[in-house]
Amino acid sequence: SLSCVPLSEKGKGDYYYGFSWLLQSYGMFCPSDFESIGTLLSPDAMAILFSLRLVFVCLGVHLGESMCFVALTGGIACGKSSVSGILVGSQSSDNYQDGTVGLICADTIAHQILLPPSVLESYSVEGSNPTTVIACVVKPKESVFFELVAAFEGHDILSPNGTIDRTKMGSIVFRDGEKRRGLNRITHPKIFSILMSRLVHQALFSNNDLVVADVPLLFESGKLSWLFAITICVVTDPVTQFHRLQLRNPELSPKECEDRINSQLNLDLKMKLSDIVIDNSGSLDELKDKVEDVRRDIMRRLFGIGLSLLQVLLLIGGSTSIAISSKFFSQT
Ligand SMILES: CC(C)(COP(=O)(O)OP(=O)(O)OC[C@H]1O[C@@H](n2cnc3c(N)ncnc32)[C@H](O)[C@@H]1O)[C@@H](O)C(=O)NCCC(=O)NCCS
Ligand SMILES: Nc1ncnc2c1ncn2[C@@H]1O[C@H](COP(=O)(O)OP(=O)(O)OP(=O)(O)O)[C@@H](O)[C@H]1O
Repeated sequence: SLSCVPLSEKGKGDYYYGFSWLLQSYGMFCPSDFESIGTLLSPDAMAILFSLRLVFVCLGVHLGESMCFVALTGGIACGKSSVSGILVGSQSSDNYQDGTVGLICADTIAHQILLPPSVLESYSVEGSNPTTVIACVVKPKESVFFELVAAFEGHDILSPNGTIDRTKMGSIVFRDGEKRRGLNRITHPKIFSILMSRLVHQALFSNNDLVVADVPLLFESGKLSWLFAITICVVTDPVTQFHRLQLRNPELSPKECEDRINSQLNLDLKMKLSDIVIDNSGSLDELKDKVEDVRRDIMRRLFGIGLSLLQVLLLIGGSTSIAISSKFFSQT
């Protein structure tokens, strides 16, 4: 029905849209305002734009009041995965009925883009990665395998089965800043775009109250914080951090553990840049209590937290595209 709206013809006394069609689609004017300033859409077009206005208001209310994007960051081996595990795992318990949590993990994305396209192809055919329970979120064309093989030519980074051996790669990049920056230059743009698409997917197609993104290099990457309404930083004291890293990765020498810790922004700065700090220097039971407190606090404040910039962009982008397409259809 929008196609029957006549093309604007300034000066001929008919219809003139200017930018009013855009403003109107945002709900800034009522149809009567338009009539009074001499700009008119057909009744059908006005009805449709009015309904769209309602849809976007509802979407805004849905995103702003019932979903919150939270970033989880912190030092290496400080407990980000443990915190996200507690947040997601406790949903299955009976007393956990007030809010659901969706999880996106940047490390998982980083691991999957290292795989050769042929391996990702077989995962996408089967729907999920058969070696782990983690769904494959990366498409074969998003693999950076060949770029990395070329960038690390002359270095032994492959395992006997022809995939990238992350331990070998790690031992190169964590002791050589230049190599690490080279790896980051190749991997980070891909991780960023896949993370963005996962967030958009969560925003549009999930009913989760919290979407938690585990992003170890949130501040180092310098480009991601704006996506999130809240940032949580998981920290421990330096001795505990070193000890847990060694316990979890016994294959690393003390020097390699030190290199990994030093390759990240220092924890004091990360704490300053975050909204909430969880100190995980104590026991796992203490961590569970702290995470539960934080979760309750966020759920309680959800209404007042507002929109992250990504959510605002989604809203504006969605309504602009509808407005533009309605103008386009009105001219065809
Ligand atoms: C270097 C790689 C091959 C080592 O793999 P490995 O399985 O041994 O470690 P894993 O990926 O589990 O990372 C463990 C932790 O190391 C830290 N870390 C990973 N990459 C980096 C990096 N480029 N700079 C600083 N710290 C890093 C993070 O805290 C991460 O949680 C791998 O981490 C990688 O490909 N990194 C580049 C991509 C990246 O920046 N990932 C972090 C996600 S934002
Ligand atoms: N409170 C705790 N008490 C004892 N061990 C813990 C505690 N919290 C975490 N750990 C252990 O410390 C190690 C590091 O924790 P975890 O993997 O959650 O850290 P991370 O921040 O996700 O690490 P990375 O930066 O490498 O992704 C793991 O082996 C985990 O089991």
